Amino acid sequence: MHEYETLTLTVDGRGVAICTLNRPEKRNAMTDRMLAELIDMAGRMSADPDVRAVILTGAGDFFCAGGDLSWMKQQIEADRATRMKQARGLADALFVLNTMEKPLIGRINGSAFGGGLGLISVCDVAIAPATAQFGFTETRLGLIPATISPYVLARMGEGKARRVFMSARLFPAHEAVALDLLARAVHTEDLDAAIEAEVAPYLTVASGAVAASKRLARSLGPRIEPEVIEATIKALADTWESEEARHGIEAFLTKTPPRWVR
Ligand SMILES: C/C(=C\C(=O)SCCNC(=O)CCNC(=O)[C@H](O)C(C)(C)COP(=O)(O)OP(=O)(O)OC[C@H]1O[C@@H](n2cnc3c(N)ncnc32)[C@H](O)[C@@H]1OP(=O)(O)O)CC(=O)O
Repeated sequence: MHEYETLTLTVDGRGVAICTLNRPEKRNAMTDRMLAELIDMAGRMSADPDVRAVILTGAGDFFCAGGDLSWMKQQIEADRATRMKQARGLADALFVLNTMEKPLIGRINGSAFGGGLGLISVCDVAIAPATAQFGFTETRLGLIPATISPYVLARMGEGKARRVFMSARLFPAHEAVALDLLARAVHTEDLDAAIEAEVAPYLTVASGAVAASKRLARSLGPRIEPEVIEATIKALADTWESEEARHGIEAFLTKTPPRWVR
């Protein structure tokens, strides 16, 4: 299948694609390269008439540790135009994944933080092991959940989002189910069977109708309007300009605890 640097992509004889985030040594954190490759993958899979469903998963034990903090550190040093361009890369990847013409099934192989929960939120269904942990950890880093927020809010609503966004509290898989981030939490050994059960219906139903019903659900559900996305891009570029983000990211990368002034 297609060669990527940060992803692996295979398609089996049934038309089931498996896209794996493949930076396990960095807990599959998302770089600009990975975002561009996800956009390319989504375009290819949407356009391929032989593909009936796409499974999104991660290599190793962690699903995705969110935005790559070394990449974010570069944005802190960058000028405003670069920050906006890079923030847009993240927003674009989420938008393109959310609007894929194929079912996107999250085989959430482990924990997910920050932007990793954005990836989960653009899946049509996501299932994880009951032992996985989740958290919108941005405020620990002086950052905010920005580009991911429209997709997360569409799932859990404002009230629940405020609580988990602001506190950065880690929560277990069963709470992620209650928040509508996950459809189910299963024993690790049952994960592949649960994913297979989600894939099976797509092998027989009409692909055009699947794509149309996904478009309809999106258009009738909470609106992901261009101005909302623009606001999230500006918010991420703004947060990269903050002293808190500079300090929080530096503390993470140098493996020291952050010392918040207030
Ligand atoms: C999308 C938006 C915002 C964000 O996503 S902000 C980022 C949110 N993510 C986090 O807060 C996760 C930070 N990472 C951790 O807390 C831990 O690393 C972990 C994921 C819990 C894993 O812990 P573990 O003990 O298993 O492993 P290490 O800590 O030793 O990590 C291994 C290796 O991976 C590197 N790494 C982990 N996460 C990241 C990351 N997000 N970015 C870059 N690198 C990461 C870590 O540095 C280690 O690397 P070494 O070279 O081996 O030191 C904004 C929006 O919404 O718009």
